[in-house]
Amino acid sequence: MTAEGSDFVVVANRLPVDLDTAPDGSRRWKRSPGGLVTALEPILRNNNGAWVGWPGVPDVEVEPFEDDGLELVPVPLSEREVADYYEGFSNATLWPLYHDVIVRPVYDRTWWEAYVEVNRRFAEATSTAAAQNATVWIQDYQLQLVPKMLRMLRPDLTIGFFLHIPFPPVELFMQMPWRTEIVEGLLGADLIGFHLPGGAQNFLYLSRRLAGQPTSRGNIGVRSKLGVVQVGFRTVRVGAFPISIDSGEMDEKSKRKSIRDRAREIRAELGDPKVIMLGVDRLDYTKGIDVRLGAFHELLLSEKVDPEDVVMIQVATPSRERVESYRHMRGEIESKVGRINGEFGRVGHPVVHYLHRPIPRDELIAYYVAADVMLVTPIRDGMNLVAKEYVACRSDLGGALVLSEFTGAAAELRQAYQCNPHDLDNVADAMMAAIEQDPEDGRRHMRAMRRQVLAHDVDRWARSFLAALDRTGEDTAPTQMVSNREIGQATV
Ligand SMILES: O=P(O)(O)OC[C@H]1O[C@H](O[C@H]2O[C@H](CO)[C@@H](O)[C@H](O)[C@H]2O)[C@H](O)[C@@H](O)[C@@H]1O
Ligand SMILES: Nc1ccn([C@@H]2O[C@H](COP(=O)(O)OP(=O)(O)O)[C@@H](O)[C@H]2O)c(=O)n1
Repeated sequence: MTAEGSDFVVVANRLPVDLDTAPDGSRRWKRSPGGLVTALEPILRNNNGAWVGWPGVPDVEVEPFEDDGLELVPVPLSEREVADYYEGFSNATLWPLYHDVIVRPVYDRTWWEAYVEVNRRFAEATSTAAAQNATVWIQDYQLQLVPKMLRMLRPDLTIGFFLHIPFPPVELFMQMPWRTEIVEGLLGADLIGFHLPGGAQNFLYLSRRLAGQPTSRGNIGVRSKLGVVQVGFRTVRVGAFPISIDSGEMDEKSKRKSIRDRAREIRAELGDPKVIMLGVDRLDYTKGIDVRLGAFHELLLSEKVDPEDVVMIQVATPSRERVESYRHMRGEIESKVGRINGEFGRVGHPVVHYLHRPIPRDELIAYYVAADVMLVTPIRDGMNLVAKEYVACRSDLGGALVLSEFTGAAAELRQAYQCNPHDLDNVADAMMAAIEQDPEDGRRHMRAMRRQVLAHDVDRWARSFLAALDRTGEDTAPTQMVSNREIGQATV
């Protein structure tokens, strides 16, 4: 970053590194968990950009610093703000509301006030970090008020916003006491991106309904046919840009001898089972870890699978551990693992291997290479990068993917064994179909999915979003606009 600021700034709740405290009290930066960081970090490093975000621990004041060509601008949060803005409003209000109300969202005025205050702080830090006429790309549900706040501070900036989680159906969004403020906050951006056209379409409707702005007619496409909201003289565009992974890198790494050897070793360590099933998730109630355990349990009970032949590994990275619903779910999952092992394991031979900790990247890739069946069964998930990573790691065309219909990835990975996570029989059937797949069919499915994932990588995602953002100001207003007056005031 120069004294005048950076020309390209990403703003996200988290920096791409967390400040970690070792048992001896020393501190070091460590990579943050989650798909967002995995997706964006390489793009910024290659563009000498700045990243504005929270260092991941409360009450630390760190000056901006440079890390391998990337300017990191920490936004400090107090203990209270972590509780109210991050654990509270972001992860106990917005997260469940946007994920189909799987658990009941809590609407708390104090949390909302903290959300407004922290969003303001992010907007101010970004305003300082950005050069004149810079491009700013704001990420995710924690920062939905930043676009409007930043526009008021810096009208010269080009502002993009991307939502990494689903945008909910109108009927659910209308629960939110501060629904109009959120829609108006987002409308401060020039371009608002969602993973799927459905989310973009929901937002368009709400812009008309809650912000009273005219919007375009017609369906939104994938990376095409953007929607438009006319906010006074400004044109805000709305589109679908499904995120992806660095598929080339995953593909290359998974072919390395060291990884292949480690994959063989993992199988041997498990006692050379016929089938290894794998789940890899943050420990989150949206991910349907309980669903796949339940379906596996039923298959064992009905003797459709033999515990001597089939083992399951579940990697569950700790996440949001102070939020009550997460604590509760951890207890339930761990008791389910214990129950299955109690009923079907033997000494030295558990049926479910459960790891509640982060694992190194290369080890994770070796797990993907070793797994015969990958289990991705969320109740709702914006995209799910794990599904794409598994596919990218299977250059041998081996393996099978069981994939919930309720993930963003399901729209692209059509050849997976798709299932409805609300229907346990259907999940169990999909698991059985994957376990018993004909090898030639499996290779055909994997080849088709790999074509999709390798052609649509994270770089293409970022380029398509940024190219659309770059077209801000071009006269793209469609002739066909619709206003609230024309549609009437629909009821929820
Ligand atoms: O920062 P945390 O609270 O620890 O959570 C980690 C991240 O989780 C979410 O990831 C989402 O983004 C992925 C990439 O677009 C997508 O594949 C996935 O479906 C989403 O759940 C969250 O959106 C991030 O903000 C968090 O950092
Ligand atoms: N133990 C783990 C588990 C997941 N991950 C990564 O975390 C990311 C999870 O992204 P995702 O889109 O599936 O889900 P979220 O956690 O972002 O909701 C993937 O890139 C995984 O490879 C990891 O690095 N280590």
